[in-house]
Amino acid sequence: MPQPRREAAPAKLNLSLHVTGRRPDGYHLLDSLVVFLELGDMVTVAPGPLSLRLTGPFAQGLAVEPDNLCLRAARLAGREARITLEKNLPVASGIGGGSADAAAVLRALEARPERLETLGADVPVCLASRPVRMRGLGEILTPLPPLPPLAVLLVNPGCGLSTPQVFKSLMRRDNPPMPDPLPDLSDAGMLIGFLQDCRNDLEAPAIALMPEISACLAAIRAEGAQLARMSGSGATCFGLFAGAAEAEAARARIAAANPGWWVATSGLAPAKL
Ligand SMILES: C[C@@](CO)(OP(=O)(O)O)[C@H](O)COP(=O)(O)OP(=O)(O)OC[C@H]1O[C@@H](n2ccc(N)nc2=O)[C@H](O)[C@@H]1O
Ligand SMILES: Nc1ncnc2c1ncn2[C@@H]1O[C@H](COP(=O)(O)OP(=O)(O)O)[C@@H](O)[C@H]1O
Repeated sequence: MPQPRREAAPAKLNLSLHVTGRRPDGYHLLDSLVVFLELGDMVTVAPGPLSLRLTGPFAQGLAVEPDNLCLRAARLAGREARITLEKNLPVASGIGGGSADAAAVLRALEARPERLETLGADVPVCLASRPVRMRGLGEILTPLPPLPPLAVLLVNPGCGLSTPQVFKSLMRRDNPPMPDPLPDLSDAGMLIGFLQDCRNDLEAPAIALMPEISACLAAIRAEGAQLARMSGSGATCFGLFAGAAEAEAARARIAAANPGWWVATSGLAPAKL
């Protein structure tokens, strides 16, 4: 690695998240449509001894040592590097943050260590960073045929939510999976129609822990979103809109009415593989 290398860490979005079972070790079986956004963190990796510098609007929400996922990823790969993380995404927010950062470090280092999943169940999907159906604990990845362009609005109530706590609060753990095979999702109408029949099974337990999530979903629905749902274990919610202009108008109104919320718009990231 003679030159510093910049690598995007796109935000992950669970368009659906079905929890279909629970293993004896407490981990849950998932069935999720996962896409990645243009919006995300940015990782820069340069030659030198292992270190991490944090910049960006959410840097203050993160401790550098000893457990930042950027450092853990480099250590797992057995590599030294001077890493800079521009933290643009809220921390512990259901859109992949730390897992996306770890995956970006591994891509920048061109390293694919074994036991990737020890960094986090979401790291394999974030390494792929393309639309997939994700099953198992997160390690069974089936690439999806190209999806239509999406205009996404993200709304976060401004506080983090612990992933283990949300899973712990889940009442029912054996919910139905998505159909197999999936229907044709290549057209926006068909994709949204299909997603309306899907769920995020973590939404109810997350709302029970953090009622502000309901307010985020209500604000997105009030703006006329075609679909409003929570991503991952929350608390970030998303809306799908007919186009970027509609999503941007909704962003501006929601942000003006809710100064403590993080509100952003994005399209899908270009496919990497
Ligand atoms: C829920 C999801 C859906 O994409 O997203 P996020 O909310 O994190 O974005 C992921 O499965 C989260 O992945 P990740 O955040 O990497 O999880 P990990 O660090 O491995 O696990 C955190 C905790 O979540 C629970 N967990 C995670 C994954 C899984 N399949 N079953 C679980 O029960 C476990 O309690 C675990 O201790
Ligand atoms: N680079 C990182 N970015 C975000 N969170 C990190 C990072 N490294 C470690 N963490 C820790 O991981 C936890 C959850 O992070 P995150 O992956 O953002 O959650 P989620 O996947 O729900 O968005 C936080 O408590 C945070 O302190």
